[in-house]
Amino acid sequence: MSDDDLRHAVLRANLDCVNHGLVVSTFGNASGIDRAAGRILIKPSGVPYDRLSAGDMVACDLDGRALDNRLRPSSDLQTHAVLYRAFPGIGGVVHTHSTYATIMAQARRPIPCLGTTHADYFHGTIPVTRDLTPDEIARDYVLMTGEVIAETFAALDPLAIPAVLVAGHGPFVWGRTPDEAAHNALILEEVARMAWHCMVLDPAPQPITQALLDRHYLRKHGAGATYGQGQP
Ligand SMILES: O=C(CO)[C@@H](O)[C@@H](O)COP(=O)(O)O
Repeated sequence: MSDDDLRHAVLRANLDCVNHGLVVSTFGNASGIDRAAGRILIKPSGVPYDRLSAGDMVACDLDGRALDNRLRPSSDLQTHAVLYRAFPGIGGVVHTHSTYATIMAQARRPIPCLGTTHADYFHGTIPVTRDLTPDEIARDYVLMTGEVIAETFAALDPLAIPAVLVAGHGPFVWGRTPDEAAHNALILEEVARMAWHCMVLDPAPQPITQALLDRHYLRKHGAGATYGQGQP
């Protein structure tokens, strides 16, 4: 993908989050990576979405250093950079404060797979991170947010479960491209909304069986997929 194509993809991912109601005010950010060039492109910090252009996306290296100083990169840049380093298969990262996913993150409630809507996109429970320690917050809050996500995925496949709920904060979601990351953020919000309503009816709802989870997830993802990858 050319630099210009990636800039437009990152802009599109940011605007999709706003247009789908996942982001209000300047909360949230989306980025993409050109791994061959060692460059991350990310939304600038605090710029109103209706004024963003593709040229405003800030180029950074994989250590999270801005490569130009026209605009400040998103304040969450270091979290994105840790995720790109920890998860080599991903090409886009999105952070939102979408309502239901953030409620779950604030309540520290993982989202179990309660139905096939979830299973079409997430091959298991969407986890919640542990809380950062006061020392970690003081040392480097944004970097440690990425580290605690990577820690949460030590035994999980980040491409099979492309989302996490950061305790007391909100969701981070990723995908093979910025567009896919934004789409996964939309589905996460829908899944979180349905799970929240299930939990109102039953505080400990029953997850679907592993067989049904596998049936739905694996027919759309992975080598044996018989339907479009992630496109139910
Ligand atoms: O997590 C938060 C706020 O809690 C951020 O997403 C939000 O401030 C967006 O910051 P940026 O405009 O990307 O610097």
